[in-house]
Amino acid sequence: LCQTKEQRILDFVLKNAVRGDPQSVIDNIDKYCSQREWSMNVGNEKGIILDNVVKESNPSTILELGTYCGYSAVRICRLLKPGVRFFTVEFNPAYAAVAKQIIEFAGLIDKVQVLEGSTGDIIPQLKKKYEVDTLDFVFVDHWKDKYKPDTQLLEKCNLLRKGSVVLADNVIVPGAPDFLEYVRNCGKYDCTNFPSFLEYMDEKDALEKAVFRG
Ligand SMILES: Oc1cc(-c2ccc(F)cc2)cc2nccnc12
Ligand SMILES: [Mg+2]
Repeated sequence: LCQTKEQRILDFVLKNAVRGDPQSVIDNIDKYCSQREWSMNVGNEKGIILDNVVKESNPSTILELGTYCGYSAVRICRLLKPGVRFFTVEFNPAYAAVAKQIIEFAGLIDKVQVLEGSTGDIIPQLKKKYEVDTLDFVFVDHWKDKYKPDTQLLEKCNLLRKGSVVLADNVIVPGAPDFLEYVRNCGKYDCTNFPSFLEYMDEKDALEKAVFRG
């Protein structure tokens, strides 16, 4: 009955992972996507870099652009202290439905708000509708052509403060050259590149960390 790849991933997690155990959810998604069907989760190699950047930032308010199946939401939220708020934006309703079930199964749904819609519509609502002051951490992992405009929109909406961390996936594959040029040259960010590999493949990819100077 699982018609979509995302439903098959969910089914594999529900069958093989341990309810309430985020690490087992992460491990089983990685197992399925490396052995059966490739999918665009950040994966374990880049995931370890993501873990380390999250740990050193110790964020209280986090925004993710691009939920997909919820793999990175589970990855990030498993590291957070109680009481933090994690907002994740997903444009595709079928992806959002799978992500909610995976996040719930991992036992993390109380920390997470899955916001369905376009980032261009939702980012301007964060302050008033979702009572966000500023964001401590942003994980950018949606459509590469939206990386730069959405980063500029975060600035325009005064959602970034001195030290806010913007971490972007896929800056080599599929690549976000205009975003890289912007954050590295506009003078508002301190940037660090973290070379790694495309999820479940041997191809080179990288994460870019851009810390807002305020
Ligand atoms: O991590 C990712 C990988 C890819 C992707 C697709 C096809 C390839 F051939 C290579 C890489 C697309 C993505 N879109 C949105 C968010 N993350 C993505
Ligand atoms: Mg990605």
